[in-house]
Amino acid sequence: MNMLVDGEWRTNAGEYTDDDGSFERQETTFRDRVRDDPDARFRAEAGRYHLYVSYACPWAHRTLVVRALKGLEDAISVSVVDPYRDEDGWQFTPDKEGCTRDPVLDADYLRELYVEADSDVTGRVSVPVLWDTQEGTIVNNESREIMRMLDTEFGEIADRDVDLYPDGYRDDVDRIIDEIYEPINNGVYRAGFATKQGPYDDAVDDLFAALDHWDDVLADQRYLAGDRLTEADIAMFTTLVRFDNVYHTHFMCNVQYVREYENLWPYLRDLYQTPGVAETVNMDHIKEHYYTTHPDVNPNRIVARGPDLAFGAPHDRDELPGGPPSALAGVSADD
Ligand SMILES: N[C@@H](CCC(=O)N[C@@H](CS)C(=O)NCC(=O)O)C(=O)O
Repeated sequence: MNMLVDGEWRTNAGEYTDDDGSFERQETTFRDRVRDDPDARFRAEAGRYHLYVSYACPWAHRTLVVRALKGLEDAISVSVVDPYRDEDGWQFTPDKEGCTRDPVLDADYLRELYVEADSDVTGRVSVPVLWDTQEGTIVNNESREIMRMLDTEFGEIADRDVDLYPDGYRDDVDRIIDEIYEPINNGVYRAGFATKQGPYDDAVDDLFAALDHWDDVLADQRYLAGDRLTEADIAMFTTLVRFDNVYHTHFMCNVQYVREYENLWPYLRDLYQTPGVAETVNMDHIKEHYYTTHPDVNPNRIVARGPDLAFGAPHDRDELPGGPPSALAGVSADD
C-alpha cells in the first residue's frame, strides 16, 4: 500500500488485507478539533480553514454535504483532488474538469500537506483533510469528526440555521452512525477488497442484512433517526448514492440494487433532492475514481457504463412526518 512512513512516501508499505484476506481500514492520524470557543487552539472562524476533498470519496463527501447544508461555502474554502489516484497518491490537477489547485502550498500532491503538517508523519494520505491556514497544519482527517465540527462548532458563522445533531436525537445519531459504519459504509469496501471468498461472503451478508433492516425502518419514518434529517442520514447517503453505479458492480455488492429497495430508493432520492445536496454529487469523478484506481479489482480500468439513475424523480417521502430543516426552504443551487 502507498503511505507516508516517517515523512517519506512509500509505495510498498504492507498490504490492505490481513492474512485471512479481510480488508483492514487504517486509523486516521490527525484528530484535533475546531471549537466554538474563543480560547480554543483551533477556534471556529470564517476564512481560517480549508477543506481538501475528492468528489469520489464517500468519507470526504460527508463533509461537503454538511458544508452545503449549513451554508459554509464562503467560510470554509475547498480543494478538489484528481479522482484518479495512482502510486503517488492524491494529486492536484487543476486543469481537469471539477478539480482545483492547492491554494495553501501550491502542492502537486496531497501528501505534501501531510508532511508540511508533520515532517515525521506515518500514515495514509487520505481525504478529507481539514487544514488550518493560521497554524499551517492539519486539524483533522477523520470524516466523522470533521462532519461533527462543521455541524456543531460553526453555528455563528454558517449562513443557515441547520442543526444536524439536534438535542433529543444525539444518542440515536451517534448510535446509528456506529451501527451503519461496519456493515454498510465500510462493508462495501470489505466486500470489494476481500481477497478470499469467506471474508467477501461475510461482508456481503452483513451489508445486505443491514440494508434490509434500514429499508424496514424507513417504511414508517422519513429519516434514520426519525423525523429529523441528521448526520446519520448524511453518513448513509454518501454510500447509497455510489451503490448502484459503483459498489454493485466494482465491489461485487450485487445481491440487490438500492433502486430495487422499496424504501431505501425513495429515501435516497429524498436526500438527493434536499436543497444543496445534488450539487455535491459528481458521478463522473465517483465512477472514474473507483473503476480506474484499484488495479487489483479492475486491472483494465474500464469504467462501467450504467445505470442512469433518476435521482430527481418524485419520492413521496413528504407524506411521512418531518422534513428537511426549515432554513433550507427556498434554497436553490444558485444561493
Ligand atoms: N476514516 C477516514 C477514511 C478516509 C478514506 O479512507 N479516504 C480514502 C478515499 S475514499 C482515501 O483517501 N484513501 C487513500 C489512502 O488510504 O491511501 C475518514 O472517514 O475520513
